[in-house]
Amino acid sequence: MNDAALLETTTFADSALCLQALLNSVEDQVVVIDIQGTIVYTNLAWNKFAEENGMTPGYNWLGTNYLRVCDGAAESFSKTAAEGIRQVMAGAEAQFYLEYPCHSPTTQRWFMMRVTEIAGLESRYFAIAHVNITERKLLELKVAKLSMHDPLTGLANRRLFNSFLHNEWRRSQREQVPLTLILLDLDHFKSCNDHFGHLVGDEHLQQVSQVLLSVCQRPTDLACRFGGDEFALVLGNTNAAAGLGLAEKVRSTIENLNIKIEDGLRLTSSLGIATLEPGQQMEQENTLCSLADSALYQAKAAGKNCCKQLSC
Ligand SMILES: Nc1nc2c(ncn2[C@@H]2O[C@H](COP(=O)(O)OP(=O)(O)OP(=O)(O)O)[C@@H](O)[C@H]2O)c(=O)[nH]1
Repeated sequence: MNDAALLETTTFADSALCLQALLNSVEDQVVVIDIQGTIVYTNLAWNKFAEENGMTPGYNWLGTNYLRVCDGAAESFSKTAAEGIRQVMAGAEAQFYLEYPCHSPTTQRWFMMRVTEIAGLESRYFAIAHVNITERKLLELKVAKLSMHDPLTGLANRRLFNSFLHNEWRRSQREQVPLTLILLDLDHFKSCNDHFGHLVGDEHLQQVSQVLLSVCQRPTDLACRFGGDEFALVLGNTNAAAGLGLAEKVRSTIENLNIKIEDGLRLTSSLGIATLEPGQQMEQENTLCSLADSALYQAKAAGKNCCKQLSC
């Protein structure tokens, strides 16, 4: 670095005005607090954000206790934020990061809060920066959704099925409510593909998916496609009688779609149903899968286009 550049750098860094302008030019909302949690500085982005979210224009934040605001806030992440700041103050952590939602009535927003002590000062001060991470978060949500769903039908895939079934199985044990699993396999689907081609086959898979979705009315229900012409329905808080009723409804609705697959044959389905009733013990949810699978096997062996049920 030559002398002129060095001089300019030194002048800039030494000028409080320049540093103030710098902090006001960053998009992150920056606030500085002392060891008691009292706000001693806020940058322009902080003040603007506060105004945009209902604070009186020109509100003076200096003197407000940041920790007390976090302690008193209703959201659980505010309490986590306060704990994190105290950890940094106590020297237990050099830095603290927290990602949190901050949705407005019209938009989804997420922020990351970063807390660190400002080094090299005589008294102890802490910088808290809030960075808008909405774009990354939305992308993460999109990727997570893609990784959990079947691209052709939009139904849950095997991965989501596994975790959903596990959670519902645990809930059924904890709350002593029934849990029903239905496995569905289309009949003669290969011949449908062979006669009309894969694209037409794909459309029929989508139609079947809509039928499955139509019986999933509650948050404890999930419709899944395992792959090929195999589907599953997880029905939380559903006993054996209701499970059989829904399976029969799915079977008849698919039959009534009246999808021709070759001369004289229309698309039908075989379904296997298994229910875990309150009071029944089951070591793991896989047992329910094996039972439903055996029931499905029985439905195929009985001539297809029917529902078979097995109990634990
Ligand atoms: N169109 C389409 N076909 C698929 C897809 N995935 C798998 N398949 C086809 O689905 C068919 C499933 O055939 P099988 O498992 O023999 O079942 P099936 O002909 O219904 O026989 P049964 O169950 O015994 O009645 C195969 O021809 C696969 O190629 C897909 O994403 N789209």
